[in-house]
Amino acid sequence: MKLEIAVLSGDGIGPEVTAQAVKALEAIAHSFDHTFTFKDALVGAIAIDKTGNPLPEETLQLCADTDAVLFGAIGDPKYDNDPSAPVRPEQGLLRLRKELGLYANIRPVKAYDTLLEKSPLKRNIIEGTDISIYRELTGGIYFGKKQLNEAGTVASDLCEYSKEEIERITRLAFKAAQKRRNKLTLVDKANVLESSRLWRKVVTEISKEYPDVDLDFLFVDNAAMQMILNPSQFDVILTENMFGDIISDEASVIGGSIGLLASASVGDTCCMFEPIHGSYPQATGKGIANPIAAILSAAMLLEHFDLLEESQAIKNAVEKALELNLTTPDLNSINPLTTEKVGDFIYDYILNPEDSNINFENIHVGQSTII
Ligand SMILES: NC(=O)C1=CN([C@@H]2O[C@H](COP(=O)(O)OP(=O)(O)OC[C@H]3O[C@@H](n4cnc5c(N)ncnc54)[C@H](O)[C@@H]3O)[C@@H](O)[C@H]2O)C=CC1
Ligand SMILES: CC(C)CC(=O)C(=O)O
Ligand SMILES: [Mg+2]
Repeated sequence: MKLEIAVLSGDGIGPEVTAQAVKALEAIAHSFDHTFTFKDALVGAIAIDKTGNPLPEETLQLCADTDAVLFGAIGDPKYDNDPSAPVRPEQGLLRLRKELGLYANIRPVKAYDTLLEKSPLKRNIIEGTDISIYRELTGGIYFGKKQLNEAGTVASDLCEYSKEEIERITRLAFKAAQKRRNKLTLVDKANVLESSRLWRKVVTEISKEYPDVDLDFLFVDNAAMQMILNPSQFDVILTENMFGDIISDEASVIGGSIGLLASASVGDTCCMFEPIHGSYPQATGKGIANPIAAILSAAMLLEHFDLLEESQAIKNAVEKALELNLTTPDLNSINPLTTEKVGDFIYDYILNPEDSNINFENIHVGQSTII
């Protein structure tokens, strides 16, 4: 298969982790005889620095013209610490999602058997957890009208949803549940918010088309608690934009690190694949960022194009790295690997999964040896 992929590495650790995802895709192209072409473009703080615009028109055009977008992360403390900055890196990402019509963000959350001891949560609580979060991505409070009064003393952000916006992601979530364990949980705040009551109404209506799927509802505050107390109760979680943003970062604790959580953002015509984490600016250039979330986002890209064996090859390499403890300091404080070395191992393993001669000794950083 020929695929043209726009690569938007962005800021902070974005370029470091995205480079490892591109490497994994190159290994797949080589092993399975595909042609993947990568085209770099600017987004975020680096785009503001170079062009004054967090999403330059040529970046947007490239993303619209290519088959898929591989996204790193955006964000820089110089904007986070300046509430009056006239343009912000996050606007680039939000506009990109909106312009490409990426209304559904799918975030898998898994407790890997080999990492059960690494989560701060107890092994018996997280064991077997396998959740797919369907987060609405182009509506809600992040996109509603923003206001600040002239005195700068009163501010508001409107949370607005239309029936159509709810319907389209709801159908995707029900279809996903049918392919999984036939359970869908709508997370909302329908005891307080009018927008959440519309979600409940629309989702309940649509559930009649999927009688084989059990639907239940959870208020988001309770859902946040259940995610820690009993995460394996969840199959597919459907939720609006901000709640999905928050509970998925919370859910990343189950796997042991946010550096493991990938996502696919899809719409009717375009698709983008992005780790759920941000630009982790404190780690920039230090080689300590976990590249697995970015690499698994590349696996989701392949799955999107029905390249299932190829996607599985990436996942197998990731699982091997986790099994052998070939990971970054977030998961391995004793003898960690650098971001690049984790990427190298995964690259080598994809090319040669049977080869027991992969040179593990040279893989760890510092003095320590491997296994
Ligand atoms: N999709 C995106 O591009 C996102 C961008 N951001 C932006 O990123 C910047 C930093 O935001 P934060 O709230 O600090 O969130 P963050 O996700 O960048 O980092 C939070 C914490 O998660 C951990 N972490 C994140 N990525 C990791 C990785 N690959 N490996 C190991 N550990 C990792 C670190 O402990 C870090 O302190 C801000 O400017 C924010 O706006 C935040 C979230 C998403
Ligand atoms: C930086 C925000 C715009 C987005 C975010 O936190 C996310 O999509 O996870
Ligand atoms: Mg987030």
